[in-house]
Amino acid sequence: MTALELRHLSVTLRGRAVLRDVSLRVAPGELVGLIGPNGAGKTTLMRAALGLVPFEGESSLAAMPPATRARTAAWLPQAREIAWPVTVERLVMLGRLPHLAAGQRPTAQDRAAVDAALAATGLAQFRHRTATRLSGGEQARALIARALAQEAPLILADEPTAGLDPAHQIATMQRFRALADAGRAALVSIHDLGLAVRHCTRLVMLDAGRLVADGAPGRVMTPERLAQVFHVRGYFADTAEGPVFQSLDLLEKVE
Ligand SMILES: Nc1ncnc2c1ncn2[C@@H]1O[C@H](COP(=O)(O)OP(=O)(O)OP(=O)(O)O)[C@@H](O)[C@H]1O
Repeated sequence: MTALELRHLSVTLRGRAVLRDVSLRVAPGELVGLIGPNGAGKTTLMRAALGLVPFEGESSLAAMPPATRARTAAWLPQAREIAWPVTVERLVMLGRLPHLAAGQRPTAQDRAAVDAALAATGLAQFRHRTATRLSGGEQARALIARALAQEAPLILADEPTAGLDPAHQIATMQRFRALADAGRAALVSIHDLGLAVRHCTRLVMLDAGRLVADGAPGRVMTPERLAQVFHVRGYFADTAEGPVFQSLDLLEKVE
């Protein structure tokens, strides 16, 4: 079974090839970390997969009718700003829209999904607070809660841990991993390579729009790739608690 299949995906923006011939499959049970330096094409890959930017090639998700796609995949974009002064609870309930007919009131099941998402993101005590009055990290968690409330079989999240404190970074990755362990699938872009190595079941590395490695975290994250792609040196260890990685030094000046 496949949750997402991309075949020979290429994207050209303003005449520049920003994604080149990327093929990728995500299966139920996988938490796939999309890693790569700034500008590597991580956001573009996810946006193309969703059909939000024109692309060449095939995406199983973009090929779906919009209503089916909305029930199949939850999307957490990179921008975390909340523009509307609605309560946190209402914001998270927006994640249930794909399940509601036009004008239909939320059911007990919808409310239960919202409660679970608020609890999972540690926001239950803020449910009646206006979302624009949350801190930056709390707003980020409210948007994660909205994506979780959608209860889609696949979640695509662009840097879901950005701006979160360490406890909430870990909680977010553990939540995605729990979804995967329960048979759903997640594709998350992530800059924290330590978190990626520790929590993802698989890593996909992009560099300059190309897929350069795909596999188990320990196989993808090698000192050689770290040097070639990220221009850093790192510390790797296989511990009783699982793989550990920490970036240490720059290998050369990054422009
Ligand atoms: N609308 C656009 N027009 C032209 N170029 C764009 C556009 N959007 C993105 N790009 C370029 O495409 C490349 C890939 O961008 P993308 O946002 O996918 O990278 P990323 O890996 O997500 O980066 P980051 O880690 O910085 O978020 C970058 O070089 C970027 O400048």
